[in-house]
Amino acid sequence: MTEKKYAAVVLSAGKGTRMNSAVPKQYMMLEGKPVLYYSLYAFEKSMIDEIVLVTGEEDVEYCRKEIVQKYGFTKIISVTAGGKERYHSVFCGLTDLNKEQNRPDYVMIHDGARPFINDEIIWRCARAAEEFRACAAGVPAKDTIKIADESLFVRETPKRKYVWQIQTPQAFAFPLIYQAYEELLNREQRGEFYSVTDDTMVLEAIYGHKVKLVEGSYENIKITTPEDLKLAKAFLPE
Ligand SMILES: Nc1ccn([C@@H]2O[C@H](COP(=O)(O)OP(=O)(O)OP(=O)(O)O)[C@@H](O)[C@H]2O)c(=O)n1
Ligand SMILES: C[C@](O)(CO)[C@H](O)COP(=O)(O)O
Repeated sequence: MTEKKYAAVVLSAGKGTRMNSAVPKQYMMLEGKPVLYYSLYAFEKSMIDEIVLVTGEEDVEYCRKEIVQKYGFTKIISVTAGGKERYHSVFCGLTDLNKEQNRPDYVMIHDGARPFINDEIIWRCARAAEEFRACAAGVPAKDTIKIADESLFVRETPKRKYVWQIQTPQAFAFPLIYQAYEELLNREQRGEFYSVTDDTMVLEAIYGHKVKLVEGSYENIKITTPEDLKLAKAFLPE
């Protein structure tokens, strides 16, 4: 691989509605450390050069003091406020990276609510980003997946070998994903509606760009509902 500059955008501006807790799930404690700590630590000790942390406006100071300073993260170049939806927060992070002094060659976008990324996944994403310019970590579905219609009748049963559950990181050539997000938000301002639930679909929708899938891990779960915290405890190293 060539000597390229890599950045990570770590998302932590969600409200955690499905977790139904007073504290947003990314700040809940997992073995004495906030959930968010674990993915930041994985990037801090990885080949990534710089990290932008995107958080709720009301949590920027908390993150600077209680996360960046307290745990001594040196690669976090900014803690920035996110937006209403996940894709708004992503664009806030990408905008920070688009400043001349920060601009990377490649960027990995990651949910701060996924504490179990590891170095192998980060490397696989980096290699695929350099080769294919856009990739997402994921795992082959273990269950049969059905596509339903509005009335919950089965419309389609896709062949399981082609069905993957998508995770983060999702990694991209920086200018490609920045421009795609910029165009998406321009279109939103013009009143066009897109339902955006991951980053690769922005490229698919705007440019029809091909996206490579790379192996994530079955432990790379997103902490979304209370039972995920039980799973997370089981996945922590002894
Ligand atoms: N406006 C938002 C919404 C989500 N996220 C982040 O995107 C990741 C994945 O989102 P999700 O699990 O949906 O988190 P929440 O939006 O917080 O959860 P919920 O949908 O249950 O409210 C999380 O790390 C979350 O903090 C974000 O940065 N900005
Ligand atoms: C990006 C993602 O983590 C891939 O699985 C997921 O789609 C985020 O979705 P959410 O609606 O924000 O939970």
